[in-house]
Amino acid sequence: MIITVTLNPSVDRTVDLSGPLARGRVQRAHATRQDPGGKGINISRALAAGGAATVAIAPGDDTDPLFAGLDAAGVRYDNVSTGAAIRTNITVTEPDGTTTKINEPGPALDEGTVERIVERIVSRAAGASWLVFAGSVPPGPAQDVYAVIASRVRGALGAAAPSYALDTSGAPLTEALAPGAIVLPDVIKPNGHELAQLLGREDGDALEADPRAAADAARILVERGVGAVLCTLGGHGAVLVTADGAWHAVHEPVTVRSTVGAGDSALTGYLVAAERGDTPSECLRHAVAHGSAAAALPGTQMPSAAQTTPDAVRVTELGPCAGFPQVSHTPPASHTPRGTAHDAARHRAAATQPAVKQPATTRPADPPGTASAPGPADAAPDAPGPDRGPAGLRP
Ligand SMILES: O=P(O)(O)OC[C@@]1(O)O[C@H](CO)[C@@H](O)[C@@H]1O
Repeated sequence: MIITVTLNPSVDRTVDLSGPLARGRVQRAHATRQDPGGKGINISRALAAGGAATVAIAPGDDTDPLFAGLDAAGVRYDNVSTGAAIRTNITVTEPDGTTTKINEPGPALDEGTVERIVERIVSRAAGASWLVFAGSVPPGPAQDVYAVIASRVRGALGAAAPSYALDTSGAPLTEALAPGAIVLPDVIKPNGHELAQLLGREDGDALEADPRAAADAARILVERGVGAVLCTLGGHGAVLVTADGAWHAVHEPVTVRSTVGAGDSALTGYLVAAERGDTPSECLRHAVAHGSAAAALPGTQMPSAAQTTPDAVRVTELGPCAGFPQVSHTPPASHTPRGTAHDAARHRAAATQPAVKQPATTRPADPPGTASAPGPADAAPDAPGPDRGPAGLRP
């Protein structure tokens, strides 16, 4: 069972254009669609599509179209009722695969709602394999809310607490990895820009384009005690770094329809593979296969495992990096007994490291019009696997 928590869910409205976006003009949409959205919601949708056991925990008004969409798709959810309408996020897709996204801040979450979310997690999480926190934090809670909830769950469930995955950016990610964090994530899924931000660096573009450099940067976080870093690199695939090694994987070129949700799909592929006990390199293979399959679908659609092509993914071991201490030889994160010496070692490692620098709160935009990154920072860099070189850009 994989439990996802989305503090800021969304209804994703996608507008498909038959030509390039013309700013300042009236344009007719070629097609539109609406999907349940928000990163954790997407992960649960992808899991359910593949027949995996999942529950999506999310706040929102009971009658919101988001929950009707989940009912229609047969996705189990636990709606923490707020009476507030869920935000609508807009995606505009152009024939060349360029994806432009505008996300609303979302309705404020009060302390009482966060408390009810913690109670729901604790009541469901004992014995689950993974607890996934994904997406932005809406107005209201402090930026360390994920770190606080993770430690509350660990405090309540002890060794029965699930492994913990985190897919967010900016201050909530920085806070979750800060030296004082009681529980560090077993896996995080930044893109190259988010990884650079997290380390207080400005070389996000370079990391997105250079898997070796991304792996070296990710290693810094593994040295600080993060179990695994799955870093998606847009058209350059993805890298996975654990205490045992580093791997790069890339998918054969695919025709990109919408990169929205590709990163969520990639994390889903990783979690499913880790849950069944695959090796790290196989977990990465399935992550990239899932991400590429999502990028080939319009709107915020999540592929099932049957729609993915893991055989079209080339995985390369990147080899050890000079100066990287072999702190332990742990199995994949999901196999690690929880609340054990492994955790203690990770916490010690984290405590001896300097604070992770505070990143800017906004994600840097990609240079417009580049072949390998046709969309905005939120969408394009999240898409692992598909080669958006000339062959990957067919409409
Ligand atoms: O504003 P956030 O929470 O960072 O991201 C929300 C979002 O862009 O993420 C998903 C794709 O990953 C979409 O379904 C959704 O609209």
